[in-house]
Amino acid sequence: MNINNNEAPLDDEELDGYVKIDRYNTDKIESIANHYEDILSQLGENPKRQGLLKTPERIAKALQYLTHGYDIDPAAILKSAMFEEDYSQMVVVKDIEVYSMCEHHLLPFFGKAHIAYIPKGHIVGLSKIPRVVDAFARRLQVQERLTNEIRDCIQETLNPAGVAVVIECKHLCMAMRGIQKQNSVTTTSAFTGEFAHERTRAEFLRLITASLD
Ligand SMILES: Nc1nc2c(ncn2[C@@H]2O[C@H](COP(=O)(O)OP(=O)(O)OP(=O)(O)O)[C@@H](O)[C@H]2O)c(=O)[nH]1
Ligand SMILES: [Zn+2]
Repeated sequence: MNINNNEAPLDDEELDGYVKIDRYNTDKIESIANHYEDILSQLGENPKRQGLLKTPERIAKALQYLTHGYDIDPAAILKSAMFEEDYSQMVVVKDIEVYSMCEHHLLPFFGKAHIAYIPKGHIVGLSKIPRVVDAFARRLQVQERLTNEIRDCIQETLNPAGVAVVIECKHLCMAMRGIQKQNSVTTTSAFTGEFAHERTRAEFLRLITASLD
């Protein structure tokens, strides 16, 4: 199979230093593509017909992209932009788009993450929080583990007075196959520190449901 390796899975040049991924791994692309050529045949398709000729390679590249989080160190992302600051109120970053893949069916689940922390000496660059979400989401996941991994990474790296994570997702394995429930949304949450207190948790929940307009 002729593999075109000109594209990079990430165009995030500024991530140099904490992202280990470079270009698509040509050997892996070729090997995954060969398997998919066989899978297409097994499904009754003709992998040699024009529309499918490049499909095995496209799938292989898509899968590498969708799992590139394994090559990212989420703690290093936070460490790259931690600043000493005397601010101890809740910081909330909400409505962060999440795209992940369920580890049971390799089908997408997607939705939003809402994250808060209460600084204790350090704040973190705001963009780093969605970057941490992506680093864990771009792996094979279950929503519960994704939620806990984000919480633990922020707590252990930034050491704030508390972390709150709420994730709401639709799972395509429950919508387009299986039980086929199109509208069900799964909500998971994880808290540390100050968020154990009812009032703090309630403030977070109020802030993530409040609208800007
Ligand atoms: N807890 C949890 N379950 C998930 C997640 N993503 C998918 N699942 C579930 O994983 C389960 C796998 O169950 P199995 O019975 O082994 O698989 P299955 O026969 O395909 O199940 P059905 O989806 O019910 O047809 C299903 O109930 C899925 O809904 C997730 O993020 N968290
Ligand atoms: Zn699934």
